[in-house]
Amino acid sequence: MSIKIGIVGATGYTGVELLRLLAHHPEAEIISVTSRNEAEIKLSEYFPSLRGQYDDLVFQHPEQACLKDCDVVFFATPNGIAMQEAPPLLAQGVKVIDLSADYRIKDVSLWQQWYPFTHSSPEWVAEAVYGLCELNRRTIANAQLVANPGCYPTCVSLPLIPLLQKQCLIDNQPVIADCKSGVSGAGRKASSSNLYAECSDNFKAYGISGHRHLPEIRQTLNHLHPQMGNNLVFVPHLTPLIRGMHATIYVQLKNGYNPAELIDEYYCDSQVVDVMPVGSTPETRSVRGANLCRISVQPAPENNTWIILSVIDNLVKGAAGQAVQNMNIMYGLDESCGLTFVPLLP
Ligand SMILES: NC(=O)C1=CN([C@@H]2O[C@H](COP(=O)(O)OP(=O)(O)OC[C@H]3O[C@@H](n4cnc5c(N)ncnc54)[C@H](OP(=O)(O)O)[C@@H]3O)[C@@H](O)[C@H]2O)C=CC1
Ligand SMILES: CC(=O)N[C@@H](CCC(=O)OP(=O)(O)O)C(=O)O
Repeated sequence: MSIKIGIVGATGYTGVELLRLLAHHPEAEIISVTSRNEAEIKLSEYFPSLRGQYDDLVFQHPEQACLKDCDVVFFATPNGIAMQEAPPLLAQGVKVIDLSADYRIKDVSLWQQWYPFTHSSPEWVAEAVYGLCELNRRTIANAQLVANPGCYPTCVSLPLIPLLQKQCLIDNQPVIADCKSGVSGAGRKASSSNLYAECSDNFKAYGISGHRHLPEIRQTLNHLHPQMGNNLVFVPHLTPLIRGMHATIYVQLKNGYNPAELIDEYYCDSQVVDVMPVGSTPETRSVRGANLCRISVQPAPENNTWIILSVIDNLVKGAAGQAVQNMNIMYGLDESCGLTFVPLLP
């Protein structure tokens, strides 16, 4: 099988990460990559890291790109683009995996409260499958449009799925997700808050009064255990890392439940989610460059409060890696096909 692939927004961080991951994917053939600013430039000239991989590929302006000839198109674009550009492709039978947030939230009016747009293709929101692979792989397999989850929602939701499915969290008690992201999470576009002098040697919380990933995480949690998402307290922080995301999650469990056992049981066959021994401390560098989420549960619950740690690489399991995992599921391939990279150390 050769899957003809297009990437819209291939000069951005998640776009170039898709190119890195797909370079040695046995079934992938990239036929179109777009950029408005770098149109007509050779890919391997723009990204020396890709010299020798895609030497004949040239960035095309999105308006000139032959995206309708693709089997699947990845949108690695800012929010608000796929909702306009994906529907004509979908109408021609092309599959779409959208890395942005355009199709993630089923309640369009809620989405419009958090994103500064009027949704231009709400009919496709209803069709889209939320691409959290470990939760929705059966529906992803038959999807034409996959809404690839956000990075924080992936890091926070994965350890909580087994607990919510068992309905073992105590009602009306907060679920606290204290999260940290590397700077590449903000994308490659120029912005003064992402300057080296602003981000390095610095650490800060942001989006405390409400981050747009809050309704996305709540949607997943509420779907599994009604109302539980509404108990979520989510505070993101920016850390002076390039890649990496860390969530420290505090949950209150009903008596008799052990989260370590439940999480271990749910992910025992997973190649992507690694449940580490109780008490270990997963590090962001242990997943750097790899399509992995490592989770551990801390012992010694206080008043039924347990601490769960979860780490991902925001650009891989938090974006491009999960997008390729979704493509693999959509094409009936092994989920980890082309994704078995060992993390980079140091
Ligand atoms: N960075 C991360 O860790 C994560 C990102 N995401 C999401 O993935 C998407 C991409 O993020 P990221 O790669 O970081 O973003 P970047 O800012 O790094 O890249 C954006 C890309 O989109 C292109 N682009 C911008 N505007 C348009 C437009 N109007 N039409 C077509 N192409 C456009 C840009 O190229 P050009 O301007 O030349 O066209 C560029 O290639 C975003 O929606 C983001 O929220 C999701 C999870 C994690
Ligand atoms: C560090 C940093 O700025 N991170 C980004 C994560 C954005 C992202 O990837 O989310 P969407 O795909 O939902 O836009 C932020 O907090 O906005």
